[in-house]
Amino acid sequence: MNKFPVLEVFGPTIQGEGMVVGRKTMFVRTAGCDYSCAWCDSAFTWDGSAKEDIERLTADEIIERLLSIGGQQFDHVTISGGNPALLKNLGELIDPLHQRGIEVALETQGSRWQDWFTDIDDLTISPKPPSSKMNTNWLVLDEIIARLKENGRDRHTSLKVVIFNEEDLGYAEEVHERYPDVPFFLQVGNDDLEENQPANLASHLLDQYEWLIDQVVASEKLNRVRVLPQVHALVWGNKRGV
Ligand SMILES: C[S@@+](CC[C@H](N)C(=O)[O-])C[C@H]1O[C@@H](n2cnc3c(N)ncnc32)[C@H](O)[C@@H]1O
Ligand SMILES: Nc1nc2[nH]cc(C(=O)O)c2c(=O)[nH]1
Ligand code: SF4
Ligand SMILES: [Mg+2]
Repeated sequence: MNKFPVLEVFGPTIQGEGMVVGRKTMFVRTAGCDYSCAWCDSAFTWDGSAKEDIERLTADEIIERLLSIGGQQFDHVTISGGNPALLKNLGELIDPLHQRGIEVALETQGSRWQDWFTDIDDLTISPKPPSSKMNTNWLVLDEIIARLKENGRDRHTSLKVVIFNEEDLGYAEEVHERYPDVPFFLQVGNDDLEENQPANLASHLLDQYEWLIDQVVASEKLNRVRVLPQVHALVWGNKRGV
C-alpha cells in the first residue's frame, strides 16, 4: 500500500467554495505543492512551517481517520492540499471511498494531469491569476480540459479563478474565453490572512465580494459565470480545519 503525505483530516463541514458550495463534506488536505502562490491561504502545506505535522498514511488509514472523526455524518469527501494532483496513486483512496457510497471532490490548480481525475465526482481546477506570481502552462491546462471532455467528465468539472485585482479579472476572462463550455466560477481573494477576528474579516471580504460582483456585472466577457465568496472564511475567518 502506498503512503500519502497528509496534513489535515477534518469535518464534517461545508464546502465553502465553488461548484458544490454548501455541500456537507469531510476534508483531506495533502502536503506538498508545485506552486508557491503569493497569497496561498494554505501555505503551511508547502512552506515547511508544518513539516513536523505531516503524517504518511495509507488509503485505509485515511479512511479510518475519516470514519473516526466524521462517524456516519458524511457521504462526501473533498481532497485538497497543497496539490493532491502530485500523488500518482490517489486512486487507492478514491476507489474505496466510492465503494462505500461516498462521493469524492478534489481541488487542484491544473498544473498536472492524473488518470484518476476521470473518477472525481466534483473536480475543481483553479488556474492561478497574475497576482499569485505563478505562470499558467496553457498547453498543460489545454490537455487536462481536453482529456476530461474526451472522457465525458463535463458535468463533473469546473474552473475557479480567485480574483484580487483588475489584472486578475483580465486573466479570468482569458480562461473563460479559452474554455467557454466549462462551468466557470470567480472567487473573492482573501488578502488578509493575518486577521484573527472573523467578524472583521467577513466585513472586509463582503466589501471585496461587492467589488467583484460589480466588475463581473460590467464585463461583456463574463456572462455565463458564477461569483462566490469563500463561505467558510465569512463564517469562521482564517481558522484552520474548518
Ligand atoms: C489552498 S488551494 C489547494 C488546491 C490547489 N493547490 C489549488 O490551488 O487549487 C484550494 C483553493 O483555495 C484557493 N485559495 C488559496 N488561497 C486563497 C486566498 N488567499 N483567497 C481565496 N482563495 C484562495 C485556491 O485558489 C484554490 O482554489
Ligand atoms: N470549508 C472549507 N471549504 C473549502 N473549500 C476549499 C478549501 C480548501 O482549502 O481547499 C476549503 C476549506 O479549507 N474549508
Ligand atoms: S497552488 Fe494551491 S496550495 Fe499551491 S500555493 Fe497555490 S493556492 Fe497554495
Ligand atoms: Mg482553503
